[in-house]
Amino acid sequence: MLTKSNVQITGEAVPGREEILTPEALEFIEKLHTRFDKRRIELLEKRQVRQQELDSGKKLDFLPETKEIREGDWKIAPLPEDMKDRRVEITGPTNRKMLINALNSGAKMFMADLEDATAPSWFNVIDGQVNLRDAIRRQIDFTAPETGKKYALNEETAVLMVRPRGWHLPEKNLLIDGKPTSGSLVDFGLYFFHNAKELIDRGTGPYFYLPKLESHLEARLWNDVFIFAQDELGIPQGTIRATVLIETIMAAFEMDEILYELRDHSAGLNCGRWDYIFSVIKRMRNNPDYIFPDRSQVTMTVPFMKAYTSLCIKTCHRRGAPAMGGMAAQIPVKGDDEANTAAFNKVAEDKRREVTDGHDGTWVAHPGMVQTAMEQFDKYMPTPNQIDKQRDDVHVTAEQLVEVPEGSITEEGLRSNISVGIQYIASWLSGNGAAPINHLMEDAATAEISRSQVWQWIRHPKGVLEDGRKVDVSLFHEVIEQEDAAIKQAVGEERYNTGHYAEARELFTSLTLQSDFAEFLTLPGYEKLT
Ligand SMILES: CC(=O)SCCNC(=O)CCNC(=O)[C@H](O)C(C)(C)COP(=O)(O)OP(=O)(O)OC[C@H]1O[C@@H](n2cnc3c(N)ncnc32)[C@H](O)[C@@H]1OP(=O)(O)O
Ligand SMILES: O=CC(=O)O
Ligand SMILES: [Mg+2]
Repeated sequence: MLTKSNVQITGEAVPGREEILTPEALEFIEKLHTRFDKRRIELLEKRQVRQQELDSGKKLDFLPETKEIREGDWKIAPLPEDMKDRRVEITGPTNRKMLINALNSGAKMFMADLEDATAPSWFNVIDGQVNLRDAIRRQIDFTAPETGKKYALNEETAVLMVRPRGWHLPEKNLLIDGKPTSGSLVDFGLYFFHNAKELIDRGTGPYFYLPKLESHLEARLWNDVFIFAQDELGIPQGTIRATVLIETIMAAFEMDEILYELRDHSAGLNCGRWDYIFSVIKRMRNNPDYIFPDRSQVTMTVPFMKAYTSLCIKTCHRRGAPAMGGMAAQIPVKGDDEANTAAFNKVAEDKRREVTDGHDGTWVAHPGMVQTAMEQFDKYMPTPNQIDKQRDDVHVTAEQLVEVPEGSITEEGLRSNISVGIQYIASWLSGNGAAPINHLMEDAATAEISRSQVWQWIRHPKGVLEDGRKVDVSLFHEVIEQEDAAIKQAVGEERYNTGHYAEARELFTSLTLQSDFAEFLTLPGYEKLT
């Protein structure tokens, strides 16, 4: 499909493509691309410059050049009415069934996720836009082919927000001047172009979550995109509202600055804990003082995680912004009452901690967890939010943000990282960006932790199991062989052969053994995704 001489759609003819990729929508994407893609690429290059500085021993610190912003007295623009009470936000991919279920879940908000929970196959990219468009117009229903179960929207539904892909992800199926476009600009642009006016007419707005930012300059780029997009469609400035995920260690040092850049469009910050852990491992990977214990030991109460969430709450409240909590990975466990109760208790405890620390709302991964999270927030937060609660008692230093957590590396931790990594990548390559594995939600962020830990343990002198064995390439080969065999036995030969498991093992192996750490597993993964 060739629409204009310099805009080329190379992706297949998936249902809805013509309705979403209209000439007008493509023209809008082209304008975004022409104005902003060069800056996006330059900012991605800056990430690598900062990595080199860290590798050569530079210590992370708050930026001297933005001291005035940190010390200044300013606030973000007042929140729209339907963003004041965000006590429970459900997240999930944008397939038709789950989108309806999420909107009906009883959560206050729904973050439709085109990032961590979505494998950006061309089908998913277009299908997500079709489903979002239909949901906003309340013209969405679905009948499950396997069960015949019918799905339609309730009278009252959650307020919709959309998380476009991060700045790092390209869109290879939509080329401009022969080059891939930006996944962020495609996701944002199509959603905004088709729905912004409709959302406003329906009393809400174009609301976004912005993932994986590493600096306030990246926030500035988003803000400039928003200003341009609003002008183009003749929509008042400040209509777009966006919550930035503080889910990289670099961004943790620029919370004030990020809010400041987006102050007319900001809807606060969110503690995206899983990518945050991944980012710390990634950026500090070549620091000899830095090594993490098993993934399961890096909890929200270890000092560096506590420092990060406390700083986020303090910063947001000082700026009149919501400080959103994050995702507990537990989901309901079917057929095991004891494990199920334990999962619910863990989620309740996580939400109790968040609300009593001062968060204004939280995330859940599953409709079954909405009530549990709601109970904790209702109990400890009788007001719509607690932005007025200032945390002047909190003083977080640069050292505290990067304090190495204590703990051990175990064979079980190594096995679990490898097994979960393969299973998740297989799911992702099959088009499912979120998967239940061992009764936990796994998505791109959690899988990144698994593979980055194995990479680091092999290379770091302290990558030693608690029984004294060094994690090395030979142990890795031994364990992956066994874990792969166990997966094959569990899923059966046929599913193994059709479910992209061999490819996933291959990708996990190359990500682990290549000396150059891949910035994101989804980048080489995307080359394999159809
Ligand atoms: C680190 C981060 O970025 S977190 C945010 C990104 N990650 C996510 O958003 C993950 C969201 N969660 C999910 O995708 C799912 O809960 C999974 C994949 C983990 C588990 O899904 P399933 O295996 O389908 O769970 P389960 O079988 O218990 O689901 C029961 C019902 O709830 C629905 N459901 C489960 N999770 C969700 C969700 N997040 N949104 C909407 N519906 C959901 C299922 O579709 C199913 O519906 P049905 O009964 O009508 O068929
Ligand atoms: O996006 C959320 C995270 O935890 O990562
Ligand atoms: Mg994330």
